[in-house]
Amino acid sequence: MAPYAKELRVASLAVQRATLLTQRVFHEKVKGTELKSDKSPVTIGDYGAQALIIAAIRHNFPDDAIVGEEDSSSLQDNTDIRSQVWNAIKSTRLSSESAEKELGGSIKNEQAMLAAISAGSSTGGSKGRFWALDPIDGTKGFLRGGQYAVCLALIVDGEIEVGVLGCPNLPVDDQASFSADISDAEGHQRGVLFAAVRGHGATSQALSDDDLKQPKAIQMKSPPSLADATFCESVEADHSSHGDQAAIANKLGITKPSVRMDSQSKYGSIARGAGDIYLRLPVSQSYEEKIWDHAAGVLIVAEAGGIITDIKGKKHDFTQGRTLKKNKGVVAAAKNLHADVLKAVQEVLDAKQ
Ligand SMILES: Nc1ncnc2c1ncn2[C@@H]1O[C@H](COP(=O)(O)OS(=O)(=O)O)[C@@H](OP(=O)(O)O)[C@H]1O
Ligand SMILES: [Mg+2]
Repeated sequence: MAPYAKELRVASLAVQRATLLTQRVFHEKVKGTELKSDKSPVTIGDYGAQALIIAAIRHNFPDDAIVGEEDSSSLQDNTDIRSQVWNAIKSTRLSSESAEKELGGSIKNEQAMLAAISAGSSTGGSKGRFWALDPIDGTKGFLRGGQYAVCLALIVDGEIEVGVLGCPNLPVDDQASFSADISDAEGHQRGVLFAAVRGHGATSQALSDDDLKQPKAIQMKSPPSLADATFCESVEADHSSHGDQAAIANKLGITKPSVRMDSQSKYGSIARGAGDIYLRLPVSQSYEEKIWDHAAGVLIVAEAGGIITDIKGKKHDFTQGRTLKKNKGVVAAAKNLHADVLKAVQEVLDAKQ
């Protein structure tokens, strides 16, 4: 049996089911947005997806720790939001009964739901197994009907071993043109699940596949030259520096406009060869990137043949707890481009000193 086969299967089905919940919440317009202490939004979709994924992990891997983005403290007193999360969970089931059974079935009651959400409080670290979970990455994208991702990775002794991304608003077709737009002028079927196991490549498949048994291998492309490359970046200007990124693109002779896309959908997109470079340059020196915002995507890009480092050229270090405190930013690119891109990043940042 391939390594981590059960982990990959459970993670893929759990992400598929959680993604379904987020789509239902979006379409039924019961997003129930609150603001967290850092003023970022959290919705019924975030809480529901976290509960469903953690319940599936705890059923299948009861000894594993979980580093999840959300906690249940604000749900303890807010009965309105709590019951809406519970309603969303109750009405979300995979159409395959056997897949539901593999995940351990639904959550039994509201108390079990709160307990599942709270179980994401692990501090991570350098030893043993833990899962890094972002139930909705790009919550702002989710709220505006754009790109977002349900993200789950297994980290063992500091190495990312399994990564899964559910991207409901990206086209299924790996060859579709690279865009964050979902207006569907090209009539694409949407909803893709990216996955990777370390040393065993990366795949994509339709999120709508009943039993998720049709993964196709994906590969980063190597454009003939930097002038032909396409790069992507965050939508939010306070998450990464659009100005520095534009200066780097200019230095590299990149002429195509950047593709701005919310969430780890950027990692999935470059891994399938839709774009060639992802730049995330820090805006603030004090912000520490969260491990759940990167773990799954970093593995998927690396397994698709890309190179991914921080802005100093260092590998991202997932042993440091809930954040990537030893790293700043992201420079991800096709193998033949990474060294030149990194050099330009350093020149632009040095010139600012
Ligand atoms: N200051 C700052 N700098 C860098 N990153 C930050 C910052 N603040 C928040 N975040 C995290 O960014 C996550 C969203 O990822 P993206 O920037 O790729 O998408 S977006 O365009 O902003 O939507 C977003 O993830 P979610 O909270 O899960 O949506 C945040 O964890
Ligand atoms: Mg999130």
